[in-house]
Amino acid sequence: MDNDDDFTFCQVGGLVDQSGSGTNGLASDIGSMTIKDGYSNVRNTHQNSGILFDGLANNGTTKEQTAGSLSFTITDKSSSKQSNELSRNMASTDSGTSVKNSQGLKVSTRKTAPRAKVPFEKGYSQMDWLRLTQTHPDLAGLKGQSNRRNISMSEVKEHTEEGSMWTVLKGRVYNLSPYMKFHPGGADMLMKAVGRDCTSLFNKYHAWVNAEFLLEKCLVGILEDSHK
Ligand code: HEM
Repeated sequence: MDNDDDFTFCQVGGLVDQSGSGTNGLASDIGSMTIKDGYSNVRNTHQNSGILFDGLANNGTTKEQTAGSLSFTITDKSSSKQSNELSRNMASTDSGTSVKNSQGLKVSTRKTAPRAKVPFEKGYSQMDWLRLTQTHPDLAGLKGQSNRRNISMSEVKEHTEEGSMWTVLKGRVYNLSPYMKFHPGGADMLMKAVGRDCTSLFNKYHAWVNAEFLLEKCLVGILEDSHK
């Protein structure tokens, strides 16, 4: 069993609708939306300095707005909808900026938990990794051995040295050494996986990551069933 109590779970969630009323069906209530350059032909002008949106006029129908040199027109099909519902809908497609609701209050739209991603060193992006997996002849360090052989946990524990750092992930044994500097969570984090089964740690941080694909060329073997 992994001892991973020293980690704080960093939950990464989707955007949350704070209205409590939901925004389902809103998109279908926008009849049309046009954006044009320049200041000409603007009715009901409300000049904004940044990316700040007001909602529709309270009586619904249409409204023209400007943001810098852009002007945009929003046409509402549903006159019964509250104006601030539209500004919330805008907010959900625009993460990280602030939005003005119809009461003029600024509402922050940044809702995801802080990320622990490490900026990659030049030459160690995910694209660089994919390129390396396609060009390197033996990333796993197999030296001609089959990567279908059964490997015991005690053998995994022996591989903790530079060039041959093994881990177990979902029943497969991988050599993590070549991936160390490419790991977006940093080499220090990945080092915690070396010489042990990292499946629970992996799932804790990013169950969505497709490691079978990313580490395909680092496969050393299959963890032998210790219950046999
Ligand atoms: C063993 C194979 C592993 C692979 C192939 C892998 C791969 C990745 C990938 C692709 C990302 C970027 C995820 C994203 O942008 O959404 C990532 C981020 C990260 N990984 Fe891993 N990882 C592995 C193991 C681990 C382990 C064992 C830990 C913890 C000890 C860990 C901790 C993290 C963290 C903290 C991040 C940053 C999460 C964030 O974006 O906030 N990883 N990893």
